Amino acid sequence: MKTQATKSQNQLPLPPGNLGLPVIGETISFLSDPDFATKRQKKYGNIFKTNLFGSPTIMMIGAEANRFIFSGENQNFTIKWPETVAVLLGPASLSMQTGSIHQTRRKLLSQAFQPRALASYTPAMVEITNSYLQKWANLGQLTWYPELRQYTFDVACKLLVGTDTTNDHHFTELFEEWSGGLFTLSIRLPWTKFSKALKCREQLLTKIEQIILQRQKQPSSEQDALGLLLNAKDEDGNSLSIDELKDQILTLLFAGHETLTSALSSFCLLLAQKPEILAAARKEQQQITCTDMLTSEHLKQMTYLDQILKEVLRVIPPVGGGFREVIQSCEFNGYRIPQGWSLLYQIGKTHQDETIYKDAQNFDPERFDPTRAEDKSKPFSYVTFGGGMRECVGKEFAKLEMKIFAALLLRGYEWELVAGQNLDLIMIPTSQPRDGLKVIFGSI
Ligand code: HEM
Repeated sequence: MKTQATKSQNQLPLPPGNLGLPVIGETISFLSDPDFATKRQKKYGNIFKTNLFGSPTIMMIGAEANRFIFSGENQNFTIKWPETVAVLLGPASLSMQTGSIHQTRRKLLSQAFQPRALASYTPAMVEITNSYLQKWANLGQLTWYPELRQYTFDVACKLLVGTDTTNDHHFTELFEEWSGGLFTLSIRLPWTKFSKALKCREQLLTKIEQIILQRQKQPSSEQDALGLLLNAKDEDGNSLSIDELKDQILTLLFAGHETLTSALSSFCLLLAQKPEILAAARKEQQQITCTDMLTSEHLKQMTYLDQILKEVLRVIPPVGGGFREVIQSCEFNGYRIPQGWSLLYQIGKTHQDETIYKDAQNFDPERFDPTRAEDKSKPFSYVTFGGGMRECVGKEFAKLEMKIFAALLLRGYEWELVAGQNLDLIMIPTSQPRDGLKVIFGSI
């Protein structure tokens, strides 16, 4: 039966598209052209072939393609990031692990993002957020993106590994240069972004090792991500190796701040451009009395804010898509998906599907009102956090931090975009405004 299926699959055509130049394929256009997928979707439809980072790759767009990929995990597909990403994250990162090790580590780390853990993070998130908002109000005018990066990094360090990095700008700068090498060509010459990022990885691992040793010397009762990893035992009953601990923490600190910086800056940008939505968001805040500290109970009442945040992540998803490798040939919509090729599912383009989202280009939080709930019309049409067994493990942490930030910002501050800046988005590794989002900022 299986041979027959394979035979008939072999007769199917490959998806349309262009493999580009030898070796580098279409990688340069992919990295430099924000409309790479749009142009090819127009020409070829929702599935097309290309060649990225040295691998023939099939790009797939839409809810059905997402369902096909997420449900075939470990059977037809496995995780495979471009080589530069894989090397910089490290082999023992959750994002790189597969099979049963991936499952056990994921289960372990998920504990750091359970509702009880999240509730315990709220007071510290509120405190750090308030202190940054106050700092920005004192500055009056600022380039927000780098400030947001320092803020999200402080939150991640404090809550995931129990370390205070308030004045450690070097740590964030290392991460910034490291992430600049993530989606590049794997060329190890001293001046390439990849080589520079590799050097940063070494320095980051040294810093992370110090954090781990410090915690081992002074154990704390904290059940944060580091605490969970330190107490965990592997399949043979041994503690996790120091190399694994370092890779896991590097991934969490990276994923825990880079994506959030992008999400928060998109929120600030889109609300500054939509005064009527900003006004409605403030109105909701005014209706929620909060004399003391913001708590989970207050946050639950902010349902319009939930819709806004969801819409921000639909319109400008921080992560563009996810890579897989085909481990068993299969078929999709009449096309052959050959073993050994890469697959790339597309988040941003899925969110522009006009059959799901009315006026998809338009920023419209009402589309997530329970009476419309456009994303519910088809599973996997909203995939900001991916899906299936590799869905973002930090999703609830991200949503909580976004909500606390947005609520406190709306309640006490106003901001205005500085004229004349370039607001075009750089899309890789995460979406961000080209000039870093310059704003005039103050208390209300
Ligand atoms: C708005 C913020 C965030 C967005 C948009 C986002 C998006 C994503 C996406 C799309 C994936 C799946 C990639 C794939 O299919 O291969 C993913 C995976 C992951 N995310 Fe997030 N993420 C966010 C925040 C976070 C946070 C705060 C953390 C940790 C504190 C985190 C940790 C991870 C990890 C470890 C994985 C890999 C999971 C696995 O392979 O099992 N993310 N994220």
